Amino acid sequence: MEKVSVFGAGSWGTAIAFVLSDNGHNCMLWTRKPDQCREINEQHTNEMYLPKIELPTNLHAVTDVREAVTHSDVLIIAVPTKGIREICGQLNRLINEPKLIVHVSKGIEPDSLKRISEMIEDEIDPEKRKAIVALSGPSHAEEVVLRHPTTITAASLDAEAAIKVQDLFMNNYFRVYTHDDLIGVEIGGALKNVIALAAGISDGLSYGDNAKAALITRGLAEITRLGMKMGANPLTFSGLTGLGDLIVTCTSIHSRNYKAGNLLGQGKTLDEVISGMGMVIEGIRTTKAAHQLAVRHGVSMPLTEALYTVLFEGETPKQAVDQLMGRTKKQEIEDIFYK
Ligand SMILES: NC(=O)c1ccc[n+]([C@@H]2O[C@H](COP(=O)([O-])OP(=O)(O)OC[C@H]3O[C@@H](n4cnc5c(N)ncnc54)[C@H](O)[C@@H]3O)[C@@H](O)[C@H]2O)c1
Ligand SMILES: O=P(O)(O)OC[C@H](O)CO
Repeated sequence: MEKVSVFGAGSWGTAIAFVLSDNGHNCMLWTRKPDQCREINEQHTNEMYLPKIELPTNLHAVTDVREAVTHSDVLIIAVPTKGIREICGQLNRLINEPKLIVHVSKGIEPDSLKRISEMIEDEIDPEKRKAIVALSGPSHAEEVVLRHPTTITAASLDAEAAIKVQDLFMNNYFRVYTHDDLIGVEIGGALKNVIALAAGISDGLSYGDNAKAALITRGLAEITRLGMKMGANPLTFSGLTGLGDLIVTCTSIHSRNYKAGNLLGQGKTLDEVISGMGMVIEGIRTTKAAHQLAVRHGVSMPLTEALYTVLFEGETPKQAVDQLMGRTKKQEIEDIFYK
């Protein structure tokens, strides 16, 4: 059994720590909130993020980053993209010997246009990390903590590190595959949130199933197009971290991105949606980043562009849909691979 530390006790960090504790590992969960820390240790719950769930009693929470860093050789980062640099900066100051760094976050940083692993490389010195692994795939925390069957992918340029993470997490409800396409896995995980916002808007407008199937399929096409330009293997996007995560996020009642889109489709403003959610909606910032990436790489991403105009330029969802449907005619497959 291993010692593992998880940084971030929101929905996903808690669910990840839940799986590790179920597997018998000595898991320490770091949170910056003292009340939440006490609740996890004394009541074995995290009501704000995972209501009515009993957490394993061997899961121990702390608020001291140093304690969590020294506890373990495996550090798992589970904060939203916006907080990655801050927590990694803290880790970098406290790490004394090389650690395996795992991240479970799904986003791209606007302006720098860096993937999460690139942000980690910026913030944690090379001599302080053994390898970086991204754990990603169709996995809502709410279902993982019910021990419902879930499949996910551990991706790294270091094959041994990916296998190590696979071994840490695998059990009879959490099946982990390995992958070597870190770029494709991170791009798929981040950009599916953009399409999920659009799928939520579509349902909020009561457009129905044809429209949603179109969003998922053409969304995958534009994610693949961008991913290929960025050096990803196109096949990655047919896997768990591409199509798999796109399906779950565009169709699940648990998805915060889908829910946020749904409210926008019903006429709520972006500010109202953000303040009502209380949890991260990664797709909003990632839409900005994806718009910038499309420009940088000269890739056509009509759905991303349409969502960008709704979120940041005041266009109504209905106007954006009319604009999308009125574009010039084109071929389907050629469009994915050659333009
Ligand atoms: N919720 C899921 O089912 C799920 C599944 C897979 C991946 N993810 C990804 O995991 C990441 C985290 O999502 P989540 O669902 O846990 O979000 P959440 O909103 O439920 O919780 C985020 C947690 O991070 C903490 N936090 C925020 N900024 C921080 C900072 N700067 N320093 C330290 N802590 C900070 C918050 O206090 C909160 O406890 C996101 O990138 C998300 O896309 C989530
Ligand atoms: O709730 P969301 O929309 O942040 O999605 C959570 C996970 O990424 C689903 O795999």
